[in-house]
Amino acid sequence: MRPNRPIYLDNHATTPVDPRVLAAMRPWWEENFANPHSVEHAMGRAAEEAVEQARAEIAELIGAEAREVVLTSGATESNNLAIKGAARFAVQQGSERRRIVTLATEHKCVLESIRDLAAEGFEPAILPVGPDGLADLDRLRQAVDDRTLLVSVMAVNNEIGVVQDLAAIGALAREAGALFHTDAAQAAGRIPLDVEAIRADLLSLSGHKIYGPKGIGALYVRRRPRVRLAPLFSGGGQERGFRSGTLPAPLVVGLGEAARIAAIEGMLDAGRVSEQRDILLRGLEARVPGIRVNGSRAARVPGNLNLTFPGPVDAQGIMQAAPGVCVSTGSACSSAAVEPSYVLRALGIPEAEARATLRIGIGRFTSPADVDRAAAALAEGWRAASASGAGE
Ligand SMILES: Cc1ncc(COP(=O)(O)O)c(C=O)c1O
Ligand code: FES
Repeated sequence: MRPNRPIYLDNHATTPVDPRVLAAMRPWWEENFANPHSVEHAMGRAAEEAVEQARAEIAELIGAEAREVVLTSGATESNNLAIKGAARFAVQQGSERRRIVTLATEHKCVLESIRDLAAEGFEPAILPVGPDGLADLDRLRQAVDDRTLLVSVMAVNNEIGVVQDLAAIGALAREAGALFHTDAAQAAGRIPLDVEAIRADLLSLSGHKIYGPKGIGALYVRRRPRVRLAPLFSGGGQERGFRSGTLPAPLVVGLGEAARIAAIEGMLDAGRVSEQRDILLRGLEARVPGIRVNGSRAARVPGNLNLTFPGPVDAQGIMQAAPGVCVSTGSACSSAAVEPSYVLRALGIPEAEARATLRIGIGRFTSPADVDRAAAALAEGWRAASASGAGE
């Protein structure tokens, strides 16, 4: 092993592509590059078959039928299509329901989709979470009524890793006659997911969070009872009219292979990953007295740690002092922002503490040596950053 290889502990931002996924994709770049919609010739039909095989693997991972899977460019698009598509279709059908209920800790693409819909006459209800990051089910039950069109609650949070009680939320949405969407980008392959058990009508997935390729994702759209959506794009009407555009066959094949592996090995990974997470945490607790884990410890995805270091200290300073460890202060898309994480603020964490917080994501390819070295390096980084003064 090369001694200076960086230790990658940012598996919530993205995961490496599994070598088996890369191998599965390769022939669809190099040998058969045909358009999977070109069913008039043999190469096109072979590509179409590979796409349909992949669709079946994706469906299998979440307990769905293949024809309920719509392929997209990723979870951002899936979330936009689910939320805007469901809202706009309902209005076209003359529905009076206008309220869309979600949580303050959702991913930006969910929150911004819902905020965008406010301009179209919809009523966002963005509910707070408890100090543990979990939804308050009584509060949710009160907010979801016969005027509610859609409830969108993520399965696993991308910063604090907490797992929401999807079965309870799905049940209360259905009771009120509202649709239930869940952003499962961080959940797939990490916790068991079954669209029947959680009564999801819509569920979003992303390839690059499950050791698959970047730029591909999927949206589960329930058929019984049938859920209908207004498409986001105009075009050739691919994906049963839900999503126009040529399917990128190699990426779809990669997502299928990633889903196949996740269905078989996800729970195996989970055991190993949570053991390594515990070792990392113990190693840090021994070296950094007063370090704190944010978010529920019990309802938490394996591999996630969200840690506030005792201050005054700046998380940026810790990362600079520990350049061999790849971690982050929060979501990749907001890490350039000056503002501290809105997810941590929603948990009631004061700004100074939010600024002293790191997100860690352990993954399938993290080794026991990685976590030992990371604990030592981050503790050393914290000491160095504390000594040089916080926030400078
Ligand atoms: C919870 C969650 N939702 C949505 C996304 C966006 O996914 P994608 O990068 O596939 O658009 C991410 C990843 O950043 C995420 O963590
Ligand atoms: S939260 Fe993952 S990139 Fe934005």
